[in-house]
Amino acid sequence: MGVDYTRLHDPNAEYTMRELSAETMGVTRERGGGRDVEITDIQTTMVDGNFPWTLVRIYTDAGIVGTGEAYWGAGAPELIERMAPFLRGENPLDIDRLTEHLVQKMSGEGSIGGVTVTAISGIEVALHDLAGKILEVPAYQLLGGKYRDEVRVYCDCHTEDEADPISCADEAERVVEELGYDALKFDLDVPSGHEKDRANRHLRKPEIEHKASIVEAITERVGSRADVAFDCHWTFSGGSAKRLAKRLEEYDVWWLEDPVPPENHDVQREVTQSTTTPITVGENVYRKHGQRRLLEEQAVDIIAPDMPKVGGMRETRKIADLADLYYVPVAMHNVASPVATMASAHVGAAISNSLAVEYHSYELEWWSDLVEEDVIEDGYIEIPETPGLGVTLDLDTVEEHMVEGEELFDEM
Ligand SMILES: O=C(O)[C@H](O)[C@@H](O)[C@H](O)[C@H](O)CO
Repeated sequence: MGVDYTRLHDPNAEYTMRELSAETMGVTRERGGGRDVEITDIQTTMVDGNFPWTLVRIYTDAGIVGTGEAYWGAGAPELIERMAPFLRGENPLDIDRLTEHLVQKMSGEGSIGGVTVTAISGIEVALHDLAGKILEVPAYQLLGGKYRDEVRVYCDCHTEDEADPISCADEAERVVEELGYDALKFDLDVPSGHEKDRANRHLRKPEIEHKASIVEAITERVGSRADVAFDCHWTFSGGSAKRLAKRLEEYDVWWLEDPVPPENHDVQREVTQSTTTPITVGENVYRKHGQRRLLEEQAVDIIAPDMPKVGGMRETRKIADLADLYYVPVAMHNVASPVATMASAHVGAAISNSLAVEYHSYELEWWSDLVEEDVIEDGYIEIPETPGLGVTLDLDTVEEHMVEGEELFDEM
């Protein structure tokens, strides 16, 4: 028998003055029309995909179940279990209040960032699925309606030899020709063989030239058929990032992502403003508060929130609205299963400034088997018109690929 996380003591959560439960707020009026629904239970199952995805299910007394997903990694299942008592008995239609309720309740445990926000995000996505099913509308409708029927997807690509420009260009061509994508991303923080020290963030001239040769090989090969972005995973110093971005200005780079570490927005702003190469940042900052300075100080050209990590679907919508004040497009970072990928696509449909949603699992042949519906086709996600997210978990596939020691959700 493991720890019962619902019983962890937290004086902050118990005595907090700002209390947003239905009971304290006096949200008790009958709504009618099948909308008087109560949450009865929340469960998670972790699936061993190319990342360990946390799938979330919220059960109700109406027999309707909502499915969501939190960004991958350890800790989210425990935190979701921890938060379940704050949700039981609540009406799942109050998505905004319930999310704010959890943020407030978990503030002592750290709800401004990290896995607490990720866990809340997974619940928030499941609430959208649930609310859509209760109201019999697709989730995008809850976010304000549609700008587009289909959302563009970009494919994160890998090769056997990521440091070899020809191998990268061959793979880019294969993904465009055989898999039908017209938008790609490759890693640029690959060792070139010219490094003297892998820790100090400094790029030597031959390293920059090696990166330029990868960018040149790929963009020359597929540039007329696809947009290509390049990811640096928070690796370089401000000075090195500036030199790299300047060197890449002559190529048709869709964007250069995370060239510097995510914490210091002053450095980020300087890098972005020093170059015409578009700079994208965002997957490592949490909630709208985390993204605010990046936008207000024009430290990004494109913002890349990860929906099931940053706070969920409404939070991503709010970030997109903030971005739009600065005319900044949104390219949603995404390494999720089909559940959160589809949820991100609903957000992409509902915001004006959607550029694309990432797909990070093209090497995992059972990714699409996890749900009954088709999700990505020819590099696009068509937004379903069925209630909620419009994806149905294939529980046999979930069971087959569960992380060892995990239990499958209850059917109903
Ligand atoms: O932009 C991306 O696709 C990401 O940076 C991934 O490459 C990371 O590996 C992942 O997000 C780590 O969790």
